[in-house]
Amino acid sequence: MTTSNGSVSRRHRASLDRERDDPFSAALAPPPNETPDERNARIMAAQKAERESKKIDEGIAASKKLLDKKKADVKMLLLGQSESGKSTVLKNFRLRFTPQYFDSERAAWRIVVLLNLISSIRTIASTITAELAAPEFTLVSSVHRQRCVDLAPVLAQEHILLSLIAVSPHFVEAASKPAEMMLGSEAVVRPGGEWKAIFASSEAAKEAASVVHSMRDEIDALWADTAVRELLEKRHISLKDAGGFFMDDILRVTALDFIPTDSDILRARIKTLGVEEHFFEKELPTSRNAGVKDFWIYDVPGSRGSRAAWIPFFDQVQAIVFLTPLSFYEVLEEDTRVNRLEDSVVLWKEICGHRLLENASIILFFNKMDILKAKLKAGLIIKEYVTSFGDRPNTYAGATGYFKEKFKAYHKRLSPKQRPFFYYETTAVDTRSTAKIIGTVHEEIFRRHLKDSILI
Ligand SMILES: Nc1nc2c(ncn2[C@@H]2O[C@H](COP(=O)(O)OP(=O)(O)OP(=O)(O)O)[C@@H](O)[C@H]2O)c(=O)[nH]1
Ligand SMILES: [Mg+2]
Repeated sequence: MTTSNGSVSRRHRASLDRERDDPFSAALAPPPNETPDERNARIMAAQKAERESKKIDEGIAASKKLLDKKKADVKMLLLGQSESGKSTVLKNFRLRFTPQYFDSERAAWRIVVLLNLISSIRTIASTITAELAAPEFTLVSSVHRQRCVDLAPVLAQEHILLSLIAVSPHFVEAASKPAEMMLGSEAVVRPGGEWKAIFASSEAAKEAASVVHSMRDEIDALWADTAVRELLEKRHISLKDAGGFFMDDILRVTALDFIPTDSDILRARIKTLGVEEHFFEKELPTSRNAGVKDFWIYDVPGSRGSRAAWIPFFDQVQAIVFLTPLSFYEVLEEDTRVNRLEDSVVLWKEICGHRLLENASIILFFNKMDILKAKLKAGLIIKEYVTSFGDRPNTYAGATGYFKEKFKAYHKRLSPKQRPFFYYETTAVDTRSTAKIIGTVHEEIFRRHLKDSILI
């Protein structure tokens, strides 16, 4: 700024002096004796820096927008002990609301089905080995020993497949041990969906599928052997009740062109290890999706050691779907001193009474009802396990009615604030009946969420 007489004004000089003292201004000022080329380069560099900084600012604004949106979105948490069916319910939500996404994962689930099949073979092989080692054995012979030896290449695929996705080196190490060391261990994966991409595209997974295919007749012969079935019964090993049972479908699931059906995917078992966040975005036309909005489901690991990981999600969720099978006749896999139903009741009480969840809707699913029906049909006597059941009718309705009242009473007594009790009997592997329930639950959650948002 120059005055009309050409001298620099006092005020402007003072400001220039201040700028020179300011280290930032000094750093940004053009160097003395700058050439025209240097000046151009400096200006271009400054413009580039400004563009990059703008991009960063836009990125931050977009993430904030996403975060704000996420805050506003409905979030649902699936809770319950390990193997209660949380991930299976999640798959039902996918099937109902994002069927294209569900479809895109079939190749990955094919490999999980194979892993489940191999796991059953491993259990059989271990049981045969244990029987052969017993002081007197009658049910199996050296023929069975040979069958197990012949199936070694199939069992070896388990280690290869798990090495592709396993989270813990200890697990991979365990998988490389002899078959009997593997009894009771399960396929686990790193949290997140990365394992699905690996299984869907890996050459090693394709090779494993072809090895299992080449031995399908040997696997079939093992399962068709009546001595093997008798042995499993004698040792109280029920492969059918455990998740991921595909031994009745050997030829179909080992075919080279096998693509798992919806039902196969629901029955395939892979243990959840960390909390997984699943986003549900509108995929269907509004006419078919009953006005579904975007929402989030958190699927968590259910075993005792991992339940602390649930708590950080409590103050963010609008709804909890709590799953419990009525398996009063079973113990926890991770702690065989604990009855499964007792564990579920303790958990239910904690969830109902938790302060952070006082505003969340809690929806109770009595899951695996197909198994309870089958057990009762096969002669299960409830009062032998639950003495307080007394002389009530030993029927499906008798059992569900009794346990429903118990769960409902805890819900009423322990909820910090009054809230409605939602309850469903489910068989999460049955897509048709579950789809209806999922639809109702989804509507109910959104209806309540809308009501709460209006109240706020
Ligand atoms: N028969 C039957 N099997 C079921 C039902 N629901 C789930 N399963 C099976 O039970 C197994 C365990 O189910 P998951 O959904 O993996 O259990 P989870 O609660 O996610 O278990 P974690 O991940 O260990 O916490 C799977 O193989 C399912 O296919 C059901 O209603 N009936
Ligand atoms: Mg799970």
